[in-house]
Amino acid sequence: ASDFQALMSFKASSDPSNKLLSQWNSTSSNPCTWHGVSCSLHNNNHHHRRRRCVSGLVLEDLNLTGSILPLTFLTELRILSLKRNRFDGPIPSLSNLTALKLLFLSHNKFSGKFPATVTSLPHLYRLDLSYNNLSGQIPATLNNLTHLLTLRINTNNLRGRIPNINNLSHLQDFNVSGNRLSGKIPDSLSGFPGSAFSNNLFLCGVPLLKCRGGETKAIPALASPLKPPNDTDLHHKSKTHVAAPRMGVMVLVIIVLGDVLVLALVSLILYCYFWRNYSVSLKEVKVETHSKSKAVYKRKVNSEGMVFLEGVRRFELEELLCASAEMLGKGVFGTAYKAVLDDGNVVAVKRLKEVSVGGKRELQQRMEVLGRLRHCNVVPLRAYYFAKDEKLLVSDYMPNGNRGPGRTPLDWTTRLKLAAGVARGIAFIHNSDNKLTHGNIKSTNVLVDVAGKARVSDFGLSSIFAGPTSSRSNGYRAPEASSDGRKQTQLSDVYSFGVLLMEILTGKCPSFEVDGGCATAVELPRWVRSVVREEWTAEVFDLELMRYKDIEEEMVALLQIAMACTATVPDQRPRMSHVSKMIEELSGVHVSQSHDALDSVSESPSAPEDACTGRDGPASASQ
Ligand SMILES: Nc1ncnc2c1ncn2[C@@H]1O[C@H](COP(=O)(O)OP(=O)(O)OP(=O)(O)O)[C@@H](O)[C@H]1O
Repeated sequence: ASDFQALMSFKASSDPSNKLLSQWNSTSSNPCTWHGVSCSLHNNNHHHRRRRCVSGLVLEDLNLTGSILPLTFLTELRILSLKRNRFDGPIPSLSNLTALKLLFLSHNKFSGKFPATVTSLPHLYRLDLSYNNLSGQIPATLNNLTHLLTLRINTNNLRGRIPNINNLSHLQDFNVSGNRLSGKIPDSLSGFPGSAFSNNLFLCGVPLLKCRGGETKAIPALASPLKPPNDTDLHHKSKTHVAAPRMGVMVLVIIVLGDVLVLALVSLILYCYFWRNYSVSLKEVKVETHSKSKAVYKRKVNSEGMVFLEGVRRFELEELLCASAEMLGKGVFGTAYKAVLDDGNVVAVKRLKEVSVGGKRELQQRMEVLGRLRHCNVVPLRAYYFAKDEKLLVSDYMPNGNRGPGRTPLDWTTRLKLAAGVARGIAFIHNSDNKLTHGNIKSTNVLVDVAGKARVSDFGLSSIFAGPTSSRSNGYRAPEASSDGRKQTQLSDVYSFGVLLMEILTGKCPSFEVDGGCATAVELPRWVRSVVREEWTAEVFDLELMRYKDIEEEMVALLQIAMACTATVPDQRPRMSHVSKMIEELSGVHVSQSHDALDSVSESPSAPEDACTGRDGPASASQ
């Protein structure tokens, strides 16, 4: 009832004319069906009962006005997106919203100080306050938000120094441009591109221009009082005070203007030089990057051909090619890179090897089918580029890579959760409109997203691109499937998934030498069968798992599922939706659909891709 009241009073203040949220009305007391509202079940400790609470509120582009104060009573809120409205005034204290994970308040008219209360929200991983009128300083307590992936506070009126944000190891998307910030950019943020810092009063240091002696203290009035001076600061201060002569503002301005002129001249020369090469319709771009183990790749590209599968142009091809790239690994179809775009977003780019792709029209249709697959256990494919000499696939980058099954020692609950996630992802692919086949299920194609959820990647490619399967894939291949990967079926996927389950249970490679190596020798399903036949079932399991108590029943149940999946005769294998249901029924694995949907990470919380609901979701998969 209190959620209902909070929403009604929010409506009264933000839509006084009752035109924008007219569907929200007091006669329907179930707000969960209202536009923009989503709910999930929560334990009510006092009454030992579960109740439905508002957990998501997505009201974008609606011209809503006023204050958002009533929303601070929605204590179970996990997603709040009010992008592109006309809310104004200070952002109220959000410290009650302790479950909040995604907060998008960009493109409004919020004013007042940076809302320091957001820094006490322990689960926050996306924070976007850009394009408002916030003033004051950026609080150093941002360091509390250790899960933060996105921090966009660009185009506001923030002043002072950027605090030393060195605790946010997951930060991928960062932007403070278009403010009135000054001083040295902290080293921990120097890996972000210059555009993340541009248009400020006076910022210096990597990736912008070098700070000159004493420059970091050049505007003492703007230095952050939140950062206590430490020993090194004091030391530095006294040194600069003695050594550097006091610089007048004029001198400073002349130096900056001089730098800008030289930079402009160099840029002009470089621009002319590169433009000459670029004007040929096919161009070669050589990208060299400055950090770590970055890849140097040379490409021939036609700047027109990038196809964005959602119809939204997220970046330019040039930007992708010029992004700093790091090689992730080589697979059957090509090499995968991690690329960091100018706006800080990170994508995975797969550069396909020489592959035969058939007719253009057919290829487009097939890629579009793959691009439509959106599920919280599937890595979304975002774009592709196919020219004669270069073929690229762009998908979301999974920051936890394939730490999944068969890689690092994982505890039992994690293994079971990953298995359940993979099963759901494959069942979703199988039940999709086109009844697709994954065709390449193996542990390197199980990636773990930032929320720790398993996502399957590389789906549907083997039926499009001809090519031999690698020896690494052999151990997963069903006996009836051909070696070029063309004759994959949903039931051969089930077999491969069974091998993956065995990998999870035994900690062994799908084909291994008896002494424990990974060369082709004994096939995992055959070995498991022989051990079980000899009634040594317990010997099968990974020794790592032996330290967990009371899990034997679950392990045996999962082993039985794995054995059913790897039946030699395809028709004897269960369908993937059934497999998924069986795994979820193993105790403790079941994760409610709504929880899943809200837990996942998405650029925009309104994007449907992470919803685990829908016709092809686990609900139907369990039929
Ligand atoms: N979207 C992604 N996010 C993060 N890491 C990825 C992503 N896609 C691939 N990788 C990493 O790159 C490595 C190479 O991937 P790739 O898919 O090219 O080869 P593979 O999975 O070993 O073989 P195959 O080509 O048969 O799928 C993988 O081991 C994986 O860790």
